[in-house]
Order: sequence, then structure tokens, then C-alpha cells
Amino acid sequence: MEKKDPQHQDQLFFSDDERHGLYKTIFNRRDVRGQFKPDPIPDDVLSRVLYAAHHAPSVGFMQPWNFVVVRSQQVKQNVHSAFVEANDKAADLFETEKSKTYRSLKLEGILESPVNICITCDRQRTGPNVIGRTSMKEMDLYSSVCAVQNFWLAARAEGLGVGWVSIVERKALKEALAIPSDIVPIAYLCVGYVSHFFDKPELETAGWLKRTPLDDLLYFDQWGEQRNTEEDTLVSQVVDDKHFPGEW
Ligand SMILES: Cc1cc2c(cc1C)N(C[C@H](O)[C@H](O)[C@H](O)COP(=O)(O)O)c1[nH]c(=O)[nH]c(=O)c1N2
Repeated sequence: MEKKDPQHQDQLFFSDDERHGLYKTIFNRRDVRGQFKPDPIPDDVLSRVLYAAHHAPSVGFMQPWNFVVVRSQQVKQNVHSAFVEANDKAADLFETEKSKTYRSLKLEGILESPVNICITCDRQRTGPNVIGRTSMKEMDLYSSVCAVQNFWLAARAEGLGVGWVSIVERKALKEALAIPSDIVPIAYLCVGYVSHFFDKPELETAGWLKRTPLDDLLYFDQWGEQRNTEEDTLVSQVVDDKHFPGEW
């Protein structure tokens, strides 16, 4: 019989406190635009968060990302100008009532946050053939998005706010950061300590959209096949858990 390693169970399962910590991080993460404080981010903190991003899964382990750490006020100013230009155009795309709300929203914290970070994707990083990217070519882009999410969650666990700014033309962003033509900018993130984190998405509070009930999004075996609480115990569990993590 295989000898039981006493540490084995600990490696398989996290303790209740550890699990709580993870869910707390996930459910308390917010997109931050307006509550940044200028306080510098210590190198050891930012280094840990960058390591978390670097340990994201990636297709064929290609690790297609780079992290452009932007601290220069001039570079931030250039990105901000690109945002202002794109944001003006964006507001016109929504019908009159929504356009008014749109213009009242704060959608970036580029200048107020002490550090901005651009996470990129080098689509050629490990050559043309990558394990897992042979059929669906966009998997490398998704890998860099995984790095973004790791970054966002680790930052939250460190008490740092992160705001993703995507209202900027790709060309303008690449110019501002001198990103070569074959590198794709995936996310431009504003990062810093904050005065507070909101408990709900700002767009929800502003009445833009509500969170969709999870059970509306569940299909079984085939696209569009929904089940109700009587038909499937998972559906009733999901409905019961609608306040998760709540007091869990
Ligand atoms: C790919 C992508 C791109 C953007 C965003 C997110 C993601 C995933 N979000 C943040 C977005 O509005 C926010 O995540 C949702 O409103 C949900 O809120 P919480 O992130 O839960 O606070 C975002 N927010 C913003 O103010 N300006 C922006 O340009 C963007 N762009």
C-alpha cells in the first residue's frame, strides 16, 4: 500500500481560513477609478503581485506576457490624453439618456494612481506552434488575460486597488508605451492604494446594469437548455447560495 504522507491532505485541500481568504479576495475585488491615494507602492508588495500574475496559466506554458510598469508622469499623461479622445467618441455611441449617464461616470484613474501597468501578449513568444493553440489561435491572448486576473486578485489581497482602462485606441496606447507592432497590449491597469473599496460594481450603483442571477446563465448539456429548481439540485443550490459568500 502507498505510504500516506501526512502533508498530503494539506496540499490537496486548503484550510477553512485559507478558503475564506480566497473567496474574500474574489468577492471584494473591485474595478477602482476614483479612490486612488498617491501613496507609493512598496517594491516588495508590487513584486509579489507581479509574481502572482506571472504564475497565471498559459497555453503551452508560453508565458506570453510582459509587464510595462509606468511611473513617468509624462507617459501617464500621454495615455490619459488618448483616453480623453477615445472617451469623447464613446459617449456619443450611447442613446441620449445613457450618454448623459456615461458622461457622468469616472472611467479611469490614470493620473491619480501612482503606478500604471500594461500587460501585453507576445504572440510569437515560443514560435509558431504552441501546445493548445493549434486550433484556437487566440488562446495566447486569453493567457495574458489570466495574468491580468491573477494580478487583480493578488493586488486586492494586498489592499491595492486596480482599474482596467480599455477606452483608448490600441494604436495610441502602443505609441505612448513604444510597444512594438507584433506585441498586443491586453490590459492597461491603474494601480494604487485607495481610500475605500465599494461593495458593489460602480456601474451597478449608477443604475447602468445589474448583476445577472447565476441560475439564468446555467445551461445543461446543450446551449440554451435550462433547468429549474425542481429539475436539478445544482440549480436549487445555486439559488439558495445567491448571497454567497455572505455569512459563509
Ligand atoms: C476587459 C475589461 C475592460 C474594462 C473593464 C473590465 C474588464 C474586464 N472595466 C471594469 C468594469 O467596468 C468592471 O469590472 C465591472 O463594471 C464590474 O465591476 P467590478 O470590477 O466588480 O468592480 C473598465 N472600467 C472602467 O472604468 N473603464 C474601462 O475602460 C474598463 N474596461
